[in-house]
Order: sequence, then C-alpha cells, then structure tokens
Amino acid sequence: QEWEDGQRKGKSKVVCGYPLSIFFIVVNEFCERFSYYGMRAVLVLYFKYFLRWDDDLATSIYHTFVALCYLTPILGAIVADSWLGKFKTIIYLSIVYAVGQVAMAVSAIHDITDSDRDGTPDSMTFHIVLSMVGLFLIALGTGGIKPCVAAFGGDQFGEHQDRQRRTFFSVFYLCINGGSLLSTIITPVLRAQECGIYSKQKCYSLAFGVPAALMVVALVVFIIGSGMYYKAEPQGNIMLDVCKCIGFAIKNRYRHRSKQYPKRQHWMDWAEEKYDKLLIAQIKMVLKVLFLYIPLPMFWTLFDQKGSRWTLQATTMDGNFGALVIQPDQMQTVNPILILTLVPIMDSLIYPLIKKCGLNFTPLKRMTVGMLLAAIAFVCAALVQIQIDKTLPTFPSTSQSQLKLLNMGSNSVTVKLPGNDALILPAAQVYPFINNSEIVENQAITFVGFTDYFLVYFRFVNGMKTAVNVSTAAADFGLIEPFYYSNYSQIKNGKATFTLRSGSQSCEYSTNFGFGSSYTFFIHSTLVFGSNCQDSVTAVEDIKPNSVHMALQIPQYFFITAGEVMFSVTGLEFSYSQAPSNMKAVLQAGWLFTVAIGNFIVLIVAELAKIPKQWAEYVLFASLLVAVCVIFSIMAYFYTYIDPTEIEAQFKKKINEDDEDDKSKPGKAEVEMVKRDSIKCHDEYDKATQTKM
Ligand SMILES: C[C@H](N)C(=O)N[C@@H](CCCCN)C(=O)O
Repeated sequence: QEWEDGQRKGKSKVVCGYPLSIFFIVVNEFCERFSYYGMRAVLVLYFKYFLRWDDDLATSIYHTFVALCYLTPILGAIVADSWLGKFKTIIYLSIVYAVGQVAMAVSAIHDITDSDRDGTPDSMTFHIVLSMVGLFLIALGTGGIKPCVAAFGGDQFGEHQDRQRRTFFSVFYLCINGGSLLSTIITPVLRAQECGIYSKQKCYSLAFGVPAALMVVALVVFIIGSGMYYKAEPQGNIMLDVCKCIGFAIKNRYRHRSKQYPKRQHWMDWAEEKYDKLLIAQIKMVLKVLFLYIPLPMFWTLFDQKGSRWTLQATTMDGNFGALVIQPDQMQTVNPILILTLVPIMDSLIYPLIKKCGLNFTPLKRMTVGMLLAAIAFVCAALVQIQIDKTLPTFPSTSQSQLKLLNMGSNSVTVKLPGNDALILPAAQVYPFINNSEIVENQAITFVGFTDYFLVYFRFVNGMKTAVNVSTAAADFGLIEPFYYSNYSQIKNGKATFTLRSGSQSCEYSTNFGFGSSYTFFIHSTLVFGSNCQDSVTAVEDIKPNSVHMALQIPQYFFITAGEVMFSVTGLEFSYSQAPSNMKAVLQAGWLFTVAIGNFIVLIVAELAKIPKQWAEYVLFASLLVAVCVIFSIMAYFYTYIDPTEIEAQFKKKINEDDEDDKSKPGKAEVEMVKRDSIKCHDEYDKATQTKM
C-alpha cells in the first residue's frame, strides 16, 4: 500500500490535497456524458421524424439501445480487470465510442442518398443500417468505459484519502449532470436548425456531430493526463473467479445430494473444498446484495421512459414559454437541473431534518420511497396524457375515411350524404365527416394524416373566379386555379404573412400558427385585391394546435428526479458500502445490469400489454412499480447491513487462528464467524441508525 501511495504521489502533482490527475478524469466524464446524453436527447425524434418510424418502434429501439449501454459495463469490467487494465480499456473503447458517434452524425445527413433532391432520403436502408451500427458502437463504448472511469478516478487516491475520494465522487456525479444538462439544452437547439446541401432539413447531423466532437475532446483530455495517472495493474478477473466458485458450489452440492452427507449452513459452503474461505464469505455478501437487486429494474423501467414516451408526449404539447420556446426534447433538461438542486438540498436539509425528527431513514428505506416517487411521477404523466387526449383530433381508423365538405359559395347549402341525415353547411364553412367506408381517392380532398411538432401544415383553397398566387417571404406556393386547392405546405410555427396576388394586384393575410397544427385557408369569392384581405380568408383548423402546456410535465419530472435522488444516488452508495473490497466493481456492474433489465422490461410490457391508450400504459407501469416496491420493502426489512472491511479484517485474523480447527470441521467456523460479525456490525449500525431496514 505504501509503495502504491508512493507511486501515486510521484505521478501527479497535488493541488489542495487532490491529485491533479483527477482534473482530467472529471473533465473527461463531463465531455463523455455531454456526448451520451446529447445524442440520447434527440434520438427518439430522429427515429420518428428522420427514419419515419412510428412511436412504438421508436420507443422499442430507444430502450434496446439504453439496455445495451448498461449490459456492456460487464464486458468493460472484465476486459479492464483481466486483460488491458482500466487506462487502456478507457482509451480503446473511447475510440470505438467516438467512431460510433461519427457514424450517427453521418447517418443523419439526408443529402447522401437524396438523389432527387426533394429533401427526403431515397435509400432509408442506408441511414438505418449506419445509425444502427453507430448505436451499437456507442453502446459498446459508453457502457464499456462506465465502470472503468469512476473506478480509475477512485484509484488515484491513497488509502488515507477517504474524504478526498468521497468529494471526488460527488464532483463526479455533478459533472455527469452538468454534462447532461448542457447537452440536453444544446443538441435540441442544433436539431431544430435547418441544414443540407441540396435542400434544408432538420439538422440531426449537427445534433449528433457536436456530441461526436465532444467525445473526441473527452478522449484527448484523458490522453493529456496520461503521464499523471496512477495505473493499477489488472488484478485478474474477479468476476470469473466468482462465477467459477459459485459453479463449483452448485456442482459439489449436487454431487453430495444424498442424505448421508451432512447439510451445510449455506449452499456456498459447498465450495470450501476448493476455494478460499474468505472468497466464499465475500461471495455470500455479494449474493445477499444481488438478491436485493432483483426488484430494482422496475424503477429504471419507469425512469428511462423520460427519453422516449415522455419526449413523445411533449411533442403533442405547447412549448411556448413566452420569451422562450422549448423543444420537446429539451424538457429532459428539467432532470439534471433538479438533480443539481435537489442533491445538495436533500443532503444538507431534508435528510438531517428527518434524522432530527428521530426517524431512521436508512438507505433501503430511501430507495423504497424513491420507487414510490417514480410511481407518482407516472400517475402525473397519465393525468397529463388524459388532458392531451381530450385535445387530440379524431383520426379515421383503418376501416374509415375522412371527408371534408367545403362550401365555397356565398349561401348555405344542404348536403345529403348516403346513409346520413341532411345537414346545412353555411357559406365558407368546412364540415369534417368520418365515413365508415373507403372513399375513392379522387373524390376525396386529400387529408394529411400526421402532424409534425415543429411544422405547421397548411393549404389554400381558391374560391375566386380568377387564379391566385400565394407566397410568403420564405417561399412561393405557386398559382392556384379557380375552385381548386394547393398541396399542403409546411411552415414553422409562429406568425406568418402570406401575399395573395392576381396579376399586378395583391393583398396580405397574416395569422399565427400553433405547435403541431394544420390549416386549410379558404379564399372567398368576395376578396378584393388592393384592400385588406384579412376578412376575405377563412382559416379552418384541420388539426388544432397543441394546447396542453409543456409546463404540465414539470410535476412528473420533479417526482421522477426526487425518486432518482433517493433511489439512484443512495443505491450507488449502498452498492459500494456493502461490497467486499475486491468486489466493488462486481456490484457496480450488477447495479448497472439492473438498468439494462429495466429497459428490456419496457419492451416486454409495452409489447405484451399492447394498451391502445397511453395514459393507461402509464398507470400500468405505476401500478407495477408499486407492487414491486411492496416486495422490495419486505426484502429490505430482512436485510442486515454489514461492514465488509471489518468482516474481512476479522475474518483474515480468524482464519489464521482457527486454521487447524477449520480443517476438521469444514464449513462451520467461518460461517458462524461471518454471522457473528454481521450481527456485530448490524448492532453497530443499529446503534448509529437505530433501526433495521
Ligand atoms: C443525468 C442523470 N440524472 C444521471 O445522473 N445519470 C447517471 C446515472 C444513470 C443511471 C441509469 N440511467 C449517469 O451516470 O449517467
């Protein structure tokens, strides 16, 4: 240890008690998290609006990607521990990661396959394949380096620098959220820009390109610090040893299943013929915690839907905050903003206050409350969804058609549709009608079946006897023949002024467009050019603008983030404190694995439940989490906290003392001792915290 501490001191300058090398590590983490969360923020919208996938496919692929990002930490930990060491693993996998980000940026350049230059890619397969390869490389990179970077940072501190190491981890978490905050503000803004060589489209390539650049910066910063790091040699693969030991215990137990063999206290004791008693005791500690992890994925199932379902929900809402217009994907910034404010408030105010009130708010109790808060967040999301659903237009189902009747005359007309009562349609009015049969295409007015949050769709119908030209400052929509209609065109939401022209005469018509709306503008036969034409154009809403305000999502973000602080921050700390010294990485990988499983559960539940109403799906997820929370609280009640360091120290001492005795009574002494120690530690913990769970 002294030699290692000497190595650390020799390698890096010390500034205010901290090795300078950690500066490079936290900057690296900041840039890497910027890269990851920036790309993730716009991902679901890229699937929906660039690749033209529906909401369900976009959500499924999004969660498969997130799940993959949290499966690969196991791989990264194995490679680092048994082969390359943490430093080289971080370098190599960061290169893979940066290549993946570049592939994503290239996949979002529509001009590459837009040979007819109409603004849409001609070969979607190229874009899909390249983006999937990119996402795979990113998942490999980000997940692979995840367990290494934090642990590598921890390695820079000596045995007696506990306080500094703790501060480092707090700063590390703040950097994660700082990177996430900035990127979720910036990348949606970049995505909302228009770019392209032949035609201008939403700039997803820039939104992915900047995270790619940040990943390169992260790598360069990490390499610059190279000479200052303390690089621990790979210790051999503890994860492999753990698996082998468990495998041997199971095999040995099976071989000795006959009644003639005396039972042992714990099934892991069947490994003692071949494995070190300390290792067996450590595995028992790890297994106890891993058992407790079983219900945890359900929390992540809800938590990670911020980036998918909640972002898609925001696209059906109004993001106008007065001077500020918020993009749907920017709503995710509420999470890191709240993390940066809630973590200090919880640590310095709420937890001490709870303690003062005589309540023992143990880590497992905090995690239980965190789960309940996440369930409340989903109830809030369901309530918001119910409000949104009330405002959504009624679209025709697959067996129906929509017909719109437009009276272009100056008097009311009576309309009789087959199988329906006669109705009176006033002049310059539209009557939307959903019919239970298909309408022959050329008999129907074409209807735009989807809206885009960022654009407004509109068309003009000319009720005059002369042809009219319609244009805005940005575009010319051409000549519309008498009693004919233009194609739908797109325009950004906000105020627009149209110039209507016939020969040398013109007039202007201005209107405001809301988010996600669609309009038909009807030019009356009474329009007089040269005068104000504001009263001679009727705007008919095909699709109403989004009217439910995005601010209504804030309560659900508040509850999910408060849940995250209680669950995630506490869970990380719990995993670290309850892990034996040599298995901290194993438990970290186990903790991250629960995130992966949580994201797979989204796919399974959404696929199996196939709930048509989104609000009902939110309620289902909330109910599942409450049920899982009850199970978790029962499991947590029976969990006894331990101090692994003390147990290990006492264990090592006892092994020396009782070695001879252990040989004659296999499997008893150490089990008894671990039990005793655990009870002792539990007593100590109880003294400090006065409760069990
Ligand atoms: C940005 C977010 N609030 C955060 O802190 N994320 C952490 C933990 C993620 C856990 C699973 N989604 C991170 O390391 O990115």
